[in-house]
Amino acid sequence: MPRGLGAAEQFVADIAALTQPDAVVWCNGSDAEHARLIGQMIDAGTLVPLNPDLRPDSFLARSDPRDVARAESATFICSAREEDAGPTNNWAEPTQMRNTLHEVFTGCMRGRTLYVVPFSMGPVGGRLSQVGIEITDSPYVVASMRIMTRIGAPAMREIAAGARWVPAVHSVGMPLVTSGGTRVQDVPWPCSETKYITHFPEGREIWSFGSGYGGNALLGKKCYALRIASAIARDEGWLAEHMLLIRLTHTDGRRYHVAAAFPSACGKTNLAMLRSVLPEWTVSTFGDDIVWMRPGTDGRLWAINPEAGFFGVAPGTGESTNPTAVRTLTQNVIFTNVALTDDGDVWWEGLTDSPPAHLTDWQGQEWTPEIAAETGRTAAHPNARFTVAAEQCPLIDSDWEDGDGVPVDLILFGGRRASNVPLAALARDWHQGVFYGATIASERTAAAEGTVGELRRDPFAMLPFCGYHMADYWAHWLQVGDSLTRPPAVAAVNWFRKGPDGQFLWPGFAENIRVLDWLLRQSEGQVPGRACAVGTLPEPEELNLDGLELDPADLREVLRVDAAGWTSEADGIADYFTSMGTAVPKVLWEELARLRAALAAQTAQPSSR
Ligand SMILES: Nc1nc2c(ncn2[C@@H]2O[C@H](COP(=O)(O)OP(=O)(O)OP(=O)(O)O)[C@@H](O)[C@H]2O)c(=O)[nH]1
Ligand SMILES: O=C([O-])CC(=O)C(=O)O
Ligand SMILES: [Mn+2]
Repeated sequence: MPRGLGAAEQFVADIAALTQPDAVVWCNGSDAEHARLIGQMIDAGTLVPLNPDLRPDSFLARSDPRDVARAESATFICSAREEDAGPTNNWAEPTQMRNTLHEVFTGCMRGRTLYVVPFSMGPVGGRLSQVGIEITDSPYVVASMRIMTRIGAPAMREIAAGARWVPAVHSVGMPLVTSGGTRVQDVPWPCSETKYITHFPEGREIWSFGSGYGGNALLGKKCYALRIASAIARDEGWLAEHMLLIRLTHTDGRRYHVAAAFPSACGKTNLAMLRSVLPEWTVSTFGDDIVWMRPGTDGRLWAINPEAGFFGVAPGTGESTNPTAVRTLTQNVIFTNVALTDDGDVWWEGLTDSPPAHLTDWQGQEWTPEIAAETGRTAAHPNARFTVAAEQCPLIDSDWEDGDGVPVDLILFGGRRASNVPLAALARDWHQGVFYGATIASERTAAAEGTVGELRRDPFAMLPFCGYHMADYWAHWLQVGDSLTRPPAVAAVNWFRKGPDGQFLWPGFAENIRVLDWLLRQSEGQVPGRACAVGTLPEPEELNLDGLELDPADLREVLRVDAAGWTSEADGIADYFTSMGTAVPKVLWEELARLRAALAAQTAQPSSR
């Protein structure tokens, strides 16, 4: 990894020589610089300013309809050895990939400006923080990085002071001057059919080509804070995770920190902004997508949110589901691929109970409920996003920027499962907890390309984000656990189980506090729970359901562990572990054997629920 200012200057000079931009601008992150970029993007049609009376300092970007989500098939881990990327990543031979990148990046910024964006992941100078430099030819990326990370002068000072930094190169891949010298007209959302989202874990380097979409282009996020950081974390004994982080404060003064890994579009932002319906609990937000955790000298696991903003899913975010997010989005927001109202505000499915009579949809076309009924077109893209500073969140915790982090008490793993997986199960110990993480499966969502609804394994919600061999990553989790004398409790949760009528059995959202409340009481031994094959489950009467009307039959169903269903689940896990090769830790095979034995015992006692 490079260090220092000299190396940074050399890096910028090298990339400028390769990509041949018209100009090079070092970003300092100032308000004036930001205003200039916004003005340019409005002129270019990239941003539509929203009505300042309704949504001050906020903008709408409409992407190219082919550039709306993470491009997993174009995402590569270029480790020196193929086996280090593992069976779940696309691997590319590093020298070959470097040649390809050299080819596509040559002259790719002609006619454009190259921006240099120094950034810090985590509070600048914090104990768990790290810095990087993103080079990009997209002002949308600069403006978004300014929200999502800490960019500019303070990060540059860290680099000048000698901090190691991660080099990250991004281009939308659409030069404005051809190699023959012909000028090309720019478009509001430049991108390319050719896409490469590449990571060099040994050199801690990122190269991204052809997309302007968040997860592909804001390189501090998934590329650095997860794929590259997971490789750094493996080597240094810590964890880089796809998790939210919250604090629960009880009226009696007790405080707990909960981190949770759910796959993309499975409820992290919602849980991160939960407004408690139980009067004894207050929830405050630390982060909604990424957590870095390090064993402390006290034998506990200490966590920070390395990001500075939220890049959240808009559809489904409304007053009844996530009122905190709605209040976070009142100003200074970049919206991407939502619909525009006739008075210059934004709308998406789920923001209000019924849609406005007339809208401009995410592709700039006329939209009415009638047109929607006829064509099935949604007003917003299902993966439409908002980009907003975390400090605007009304529930943000006053300690969220504490560089030392907070000690984690409980880790949750969950996915989107219509059947089988119960509402909550507490693991007996760290080993079973790692087994929960390693065996998460979830129905596909719109956050990446692919068929929505299809079930896929997404271990630790890290399938698209682990920078090395997934089974080695499981072994790393086991090893980190061994180094903790006070490890967090671990639980599996599922908010998405459905009844035979296809309706969710559990009301979810703010009501999920009831599950957290039980898990914390159970982990402290205040309630017995019901030991079962998959962990300790709540007895229905142990859940605090004050003020909630829930059909007792639905509650029983959402807590039901079906031995036959779980036996085939176990078969699926065995096939999955086998497909992961010989690196799967023995401990996880032992956990599977324990699960099978417990299921056999459960089947032998037909009276059990
Ligand atoms: N039924 C149900 N749906 C939920 C719940 N929590 C979230 N959702 C829905 O799940 C979708 C995604 O929620 P988010 O909180 O944005 O998911 P995320 O994990 O932050 O997604 P990424 O930002 O892509 O990583 C939205 O449509 C939500 O309305 C819940 O408890 N129950
Ligand atoms: O990374 C992104 O582009 C958006 C996101 O949070 C995810 O897909 O998990
Ligand atoms: Mn989110």
